[in-house]
Amino acid sequence: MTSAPDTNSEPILELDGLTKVYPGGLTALDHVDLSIRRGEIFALLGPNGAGKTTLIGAVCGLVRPSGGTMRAFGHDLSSDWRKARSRIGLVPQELSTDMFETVWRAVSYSRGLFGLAPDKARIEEVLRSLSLWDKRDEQIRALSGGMKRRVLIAKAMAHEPDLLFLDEPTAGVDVELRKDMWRQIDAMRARGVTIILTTHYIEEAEEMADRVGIIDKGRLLMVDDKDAIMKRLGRTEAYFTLSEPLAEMPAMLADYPVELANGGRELCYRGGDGTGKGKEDVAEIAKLLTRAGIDFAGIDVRDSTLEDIFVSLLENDHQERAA
Ligand SMILES: Nc1ncnc2c1ncn2[C@@H]1O[C@H](COP(=O)(O)OP(=O)(O)OP(=O)(O)O)[C@@H](O)[C@H]1O
Repeated sequence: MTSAPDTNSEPILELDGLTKVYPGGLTALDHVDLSIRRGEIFALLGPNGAGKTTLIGAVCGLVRPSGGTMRAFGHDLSSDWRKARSRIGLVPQELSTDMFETVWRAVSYSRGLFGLAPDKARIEEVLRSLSLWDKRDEQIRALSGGMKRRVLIAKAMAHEPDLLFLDEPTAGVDVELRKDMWRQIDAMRARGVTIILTTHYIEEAEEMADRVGIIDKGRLLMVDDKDAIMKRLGRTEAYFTLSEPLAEMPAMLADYPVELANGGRELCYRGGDGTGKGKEDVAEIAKLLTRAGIDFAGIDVRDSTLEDIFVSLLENDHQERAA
């Protein structure tokens, strides 16, 4: 991936206590504080209905917040929205208009919407970068789903935003196209665009993001550098397949987070903290077993993924709320 974001510069977007209660009483955003750094790719992860689209809508002027403040590029978005708006792009989840337009006209029009002068060379560059150049004269309705998504990205890129929201950019696209989209997103970041993307795909956050925010039921549960999350919450699991079943846990392993399973045929380790300690423990346990003459046919080791972390964070949050 490309160079790291500039963590010293002032935030490009700052949300402070952002709250949205929809008519009817549903709290979709609950005092969200978030600061986005210039040049980063920030992934907002959350299950259905977590509030991701509402957050994007609030920043893009589509949803009226019930409370809190939002600042982008140093402008207050409630009072000074127009000044910041032209620098913010949005790729929504679905294409709602333009179906009878040609690709070229739809993308050019999008540039005009933001008050920018026509620039054929820029439109050509955007279309070429998204492999849409050959389709420029086709009506959007005639394109495949994946190509329609590219048109959405082209429309957002046509007005050269500094901050780009991608609302589930790869939902429902095949693996090949998803990887291609990731390359496009990375290329945008390389041009200096700050990107906030929402996704259900943990793999996407793991692959793309510098930082990850986990949101559920309108509350931002955690925001951190992706690597720091993995380190802080990462776990190692190891399964030793024993050649002979053990009736009880050997005393020498008393200090390790281990248990016997499968009628004593398997010794399971669950521990570590993502800093490599888990792997060290596993190597030490292997040595201790060998020294004690306890044979094992194999060890299956796996480190937790962002997905495991995400699932356990949501479980904890639901338990806390139920308590
Ligand atoms: N216009 C609306 N009126 C009332 N409730 C709404 C409205 N829009 C969204 N909601 C509710 O607000 C909550 C958050 O919705 P939102 O679309 O922001 O979630 P999301 O995280 O984007 O979900 P998804 O991943 O399914 O797109 C949901 O419970 C949703 O039903």
